[in-house]
Amino acid sequence: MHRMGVVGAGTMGIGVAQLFAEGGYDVVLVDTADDILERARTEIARNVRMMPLVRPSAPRRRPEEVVGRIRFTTDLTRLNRAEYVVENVTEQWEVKRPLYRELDDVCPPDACFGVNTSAIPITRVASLTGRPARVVGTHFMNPAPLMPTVEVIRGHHTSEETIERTTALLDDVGKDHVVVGDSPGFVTNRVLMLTVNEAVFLLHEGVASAAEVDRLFKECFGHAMGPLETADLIGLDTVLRSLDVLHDGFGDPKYRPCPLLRRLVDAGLLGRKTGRGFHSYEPGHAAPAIPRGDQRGD
Ligand SMILES: NC(=O)c1ccc[n+]([C@@H]2O[C@H](COP(=O)([O-])OP(=O)(O)OC[C@H]3O[C@@H](n4cnc5c(N)ncnc54)[C@H](O)[C@@H]3O)[C@@H](O)[C@H]2O)c1
Repeated sequence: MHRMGVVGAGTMGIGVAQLFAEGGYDVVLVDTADDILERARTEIARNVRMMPLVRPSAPRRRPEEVVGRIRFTTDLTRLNRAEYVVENVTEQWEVKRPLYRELDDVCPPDACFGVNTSAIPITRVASLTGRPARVVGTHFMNPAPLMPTVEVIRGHHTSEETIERTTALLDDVGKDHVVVGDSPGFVTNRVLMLTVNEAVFLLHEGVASAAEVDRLFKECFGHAMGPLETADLIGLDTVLRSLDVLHDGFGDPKYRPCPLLRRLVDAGLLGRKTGRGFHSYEPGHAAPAIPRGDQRGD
């Protein structure tokens, strides 16, 4: 396999495209606008340049070589020769649904689709296509080039051959995997999203500040990041949409998103990608964005 398609050039698509380009694959990266693709090009080059600082043991690569293996395009029909497509568009059924119909028309019939979703069941996505046996969940962790393991989700119709192609592909780019069954949120996000949501409720109720919540997880449990820092890394919009999927999928009120989370998303404070979320990532603004005791509204 040589030709990869990557759809969506946001937080995840950028990392996934970089991963496969670094692995020597020819990548077609598709998004909806040229400025998004231009930002993706700049960010991938920067991330490749920074890699030796972040991971000194990683092989040295030239940014222009990695970026040179990626074709940046708004034209989905450029995926007409893709052998494997990883989809990373916005976590919204209304966005994913029409896309899969188009992908199914455009891509070769034997191409596999790896669905990089946080919570949407793979069986539901596969039903949009005429190739449900070739649709599989490839839940990459963020940032994709750095995190060692991918959660691979077997949908109801996913074939053994598709699982084998997927795990061989991941092996080839140095990723380990764990194969799990299909369920909203799979294993990782069914647990993680509840934890994040509960942490937001603690903040909402004024029990602790964002910095205090995160410190407790890092210093008491030895976690690399606290739940609110994790939410900022994922993107608060993606967290909210994942909770909505879990809430709808199980009909269980325990997944009800905290009103504070919804308010921050409405306010455009989406975490690292916008510079502010539960914490601030803007230069010179080290203080938490949400002070302790925020119990307003909602
Ligand atoms: N952020 C995370 O930590 C994380 C981790 C694992 C999986 N995911 C999943 O990956 C997917 C992408 O998440 P993200 O965080 O990168 O989101 P994002 O909002 O950062 O990026 C989504 C991108 O998809 C593009 N897009 C929307 N519709 C499109 C279309 N029809 N064709 C092509 N591009 C389109 C948008 O322009 C945007 O650039 C989601 O399903 C999310 O749940 C996210």
